[in-house]
Amino acid sequence: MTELPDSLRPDQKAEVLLQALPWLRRFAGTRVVIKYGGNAMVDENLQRAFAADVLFLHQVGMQPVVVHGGGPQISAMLDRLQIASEFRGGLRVTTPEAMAVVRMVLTGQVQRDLVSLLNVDTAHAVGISGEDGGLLRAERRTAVVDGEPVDVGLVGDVVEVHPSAVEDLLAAGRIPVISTIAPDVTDPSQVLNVNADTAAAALAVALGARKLVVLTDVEGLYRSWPDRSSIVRRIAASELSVMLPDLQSGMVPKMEACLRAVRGGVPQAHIIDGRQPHSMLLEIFTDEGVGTLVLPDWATQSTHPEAP
Ligand SMILES: Nc1ncnc2c1ncn2[C@@H]1O[C@H](COP(=O)(O)OP(=O)(O)O)[C@@H](O)[C@H]1O
Ligand SMILES: CC(=O)N[C@@H](CCC(=O)OP(=O)(O)O)C(=O)O
Repeated sequence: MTELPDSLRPDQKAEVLLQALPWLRRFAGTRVVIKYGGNAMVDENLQRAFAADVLFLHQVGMQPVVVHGGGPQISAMLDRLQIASEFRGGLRVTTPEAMAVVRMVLTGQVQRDLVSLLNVDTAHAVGISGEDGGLLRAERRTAVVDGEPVDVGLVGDVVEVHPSAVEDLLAAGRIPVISTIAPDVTDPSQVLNVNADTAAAALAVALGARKLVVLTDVEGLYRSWPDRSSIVRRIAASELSVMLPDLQSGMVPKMEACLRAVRGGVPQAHIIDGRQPHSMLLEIFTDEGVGTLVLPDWATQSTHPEAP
């Protein structure tokens, strides 16, 4: 456990706790879907801080659901096996040979590591894949590059979520940890590679989540990437949909996911910096929040009774 720095006076330490109280009350009993990106997993101390945050949410009565990525880990394994891979429009071009590696790395490696990390001091975390209990069904999709559709092979978009397996785990007080492989809706013997941001959004909608929180390796969405002064703190869905065609690489599926979540009824979607230890706690339990907050259009009218 990290101690609060001595530079904080006792009243400041108390202030930290007091500021959290209304948020603890507001979010008790609610679901939060947390997308943990492969780029945010690279450092062991950060991984431990992430696990501590998830367990904190669980301990204070929230229902965290972790959806993990693993793009860099898949790329490393493909390199070791000397299988070429490339991304188009933020999506991996997935051959049948690459698909076997994606499935092995996501469900067999990244998910196992995450579940064992969460279960070092407790026994709450249970790993499942989109293949388990009929959780996800996907259909083949293309990427969009310069406005044109591009074939990316065995890549899917989620078209069905049957959340009963996750609901059962939540009802038993578990923390589901989900890898995003999904059977093809037209031929369930064929599995598809689903971008983890995309799957997290579909799950957040189906589970009635109060928030979708996406941890990545930048501070948030930049209006004119890579100009660091152009960070977007808060954006309405309609404004984001106008920006989408101009976004690049990994931000495309990420912001599409935030849009899909808020348009599907999730009240808030956040992009936060997974390189900053405990960014999730800061986002959820402090008045300022961190990163980029995406809101449905109605919630940006501060007069709306349910506006955050
Ligand atoms: N407008 C933008 N704002 C922020 N990041 C951007 C933007 N456009 C492209 N990026 C890139 O998107 C990356 C995040 O996507 P990705 O690498 O897929 O992350 P993750 O593994 O967390 O899913 C950033 O590291 C950055 O290089
Ligand atoms: C279709 C597609 O691109 N799938 C991703 C799945 C993993 C993922 O999304 O990982 P991150 O969240 O770490 O980027 C991939 O193969 O890399």
